[in-house]
Amino acid sequence: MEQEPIVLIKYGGNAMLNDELKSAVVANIKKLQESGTKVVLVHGGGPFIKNILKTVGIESEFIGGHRKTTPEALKYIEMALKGEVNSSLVHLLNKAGMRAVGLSGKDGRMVTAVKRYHEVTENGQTERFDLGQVGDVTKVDTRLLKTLLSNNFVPVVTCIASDEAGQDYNVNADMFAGALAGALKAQDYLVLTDVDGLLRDIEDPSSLIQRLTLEELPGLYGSVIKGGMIPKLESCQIALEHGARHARIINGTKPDTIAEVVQSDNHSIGTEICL
Ligand SMILES: Nc1ncnc2c1ncn2[C@@H]1O[C@H](COP(=O)(O)OP(=O)(O)O)[C@@H](O)[C@H]1O
Ligand SMILES: CC(=O)N[C@@H](CCC(=O)OP(=O)(O)O)C(=O)O
Repeated sequence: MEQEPIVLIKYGGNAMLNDELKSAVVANIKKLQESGTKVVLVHGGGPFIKNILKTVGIESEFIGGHRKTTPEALKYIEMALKGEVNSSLVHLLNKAGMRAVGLSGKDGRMVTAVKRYHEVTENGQTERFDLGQVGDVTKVDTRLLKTLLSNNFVPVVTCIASDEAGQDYNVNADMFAGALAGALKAQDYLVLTDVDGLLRDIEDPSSLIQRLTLEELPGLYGSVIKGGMIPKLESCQIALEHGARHARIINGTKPDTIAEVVQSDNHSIGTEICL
């Protein structure tokens, strides 16, 4: 089992907006599984969270790429992620003949988090913003995932985790996935989104950046790397620094990209982030 490569796929809510998109991702996962690759699927579900919060009349805002989360909002966020998104992915993977197991970071105390604060430093002064029940991953126990993988189950994990005292947190799904990819020493960490990768100019799809080193990242935050791309790049850094071999941001709305990247190592797909 230790010898078999692990591919960790982070599936973002924007790339799963219809069943056709989800089915293409599921077909790719099946291809990988059949070739002997172990697959862990980690997912978010931003648009689904937005819908449920709207339905129950809870307003939410993003600060530095993270959703400010009240304890009441967290209850609905967990409902959307586990009750809606996670169960629909498990359903589709099972329907395709795999054995999927739906989890969050709370199961088996797999992922431990601490409360996250958003800090902004200007002119040497640091201002701290309280994000409520938003967490950062501090520890990953991979035993449950490895047990499932060695028995050919496909773990489908969503981004809720608890602290040591049992308090629950909403963790940005990219950051959550990067921590898991690092802890599992994944051969490939693939971040699926709704664009082709990191674009130098967000208005110009032909301005794809094919390869970036970690050293180049700090100079790009704020100018090129904005909004939803911030936690994606941070998560690739976390994954690589903790032992993932390769990290890449790819378009999850294009069929066959996943299998092509993993199986033919096609370097022209997406943005590769390197140590
Ligand atoms: N330089 C950039 N290149 C590509 N996308 C960018 C860039 N900067 C910001 N973005 C935004 O990041 C979005 C992807 O992040 P996000 O909406 O959080 O997606 P997901 O739900 O897939 O996690 C893109 O749709 C795009 O609007
Ligand atoms: C703290 C925080 O921001 N959590 C995210 C978790 C879901 C997520 O990240 O979903 P995507 O992968 O679809 O963006 C949120 O509440 O939206």
